Amino acid sequence: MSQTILEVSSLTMDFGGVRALNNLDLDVRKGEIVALIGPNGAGKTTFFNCLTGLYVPTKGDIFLHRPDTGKKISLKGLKPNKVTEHGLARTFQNIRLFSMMTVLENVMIGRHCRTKAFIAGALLRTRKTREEEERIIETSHAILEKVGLSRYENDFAMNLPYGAQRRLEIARALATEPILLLLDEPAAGMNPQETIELVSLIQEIATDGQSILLIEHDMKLVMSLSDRIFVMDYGKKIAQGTPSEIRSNPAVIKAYLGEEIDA
Ligand SMILES: Nc1ncnc2c1ncn2[C@@H]1O[C@H](COP(=O)(O)OP(=O)(O)OP(=O)(O)O)[C@@H](O)[C@H]1O
Repeated sequence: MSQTILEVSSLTMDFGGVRALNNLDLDVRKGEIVALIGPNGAGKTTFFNCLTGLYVPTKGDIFLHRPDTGKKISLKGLKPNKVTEHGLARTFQNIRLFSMMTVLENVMIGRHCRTKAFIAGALLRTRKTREEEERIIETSHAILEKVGLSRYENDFAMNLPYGAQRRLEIARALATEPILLLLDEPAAGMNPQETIELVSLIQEIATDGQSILLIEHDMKLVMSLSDRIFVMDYGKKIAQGTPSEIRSNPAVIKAYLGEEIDA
């Protein structure tokens, strides 16, 4: 079995009297595509927000095991930029791009967290800074090519078709070289053709060994992409397993009233 890279235990998040996450355990292994599903309000986005430093969980632990250094890093309570530096990158349910910047610039921004260009160097335009900038541009071109957005490189992000904006968010997250890529409802608002293209993009990214944790309501997508699925309801984990195990799990069928898991 491959190595665990994300280990979450007993994660709990209270908002006043609302317990949005209740003792949640979850793990992701290297190279896996794992889906987190559950009815509206189950706590999925809250879970992502705890992982990425937007919320500080009330209780529990979040550890990232870095396969390159062998280090175990506690992410709990770290600021979002630190979490990204350690190797977690995400996209959002509602697209958050720099709309007045070009497609290429949006990816370059993601890239900057992996480079050493200091402000003084940037101001003085030293040779080292210029070389680094060229490397950033080169890598950003390659990432855009991978996600099929090369032809839009010089367009403003806001002028992209909807499906392409979602791909750009993925490109920007990939630019940070994540150990784990978090996708929050990547297919939301997409038409069937865009969804098909998204599935092949995610598969392609995973083929390169990228570990992915995704939240998604589109059960067809979840069942066809995932190695394992975690199911939440009212902040609690109610099931985990392979797509076929989840499809026939009585607690899951009950939570979904038997409808949406027919995919
Ligand atoms: N900042 C907040 N303050 C107070 N309550 C919150 C906050 N964020 C989430 N909640 C509550 O926590 C619960 C879980 O919400 P969350 O958005 O995480 O669910 P979800 O599974 O992502 O839902 P959806 O599928 O609709 O996006 C809900 O009851 C929600 O109202």
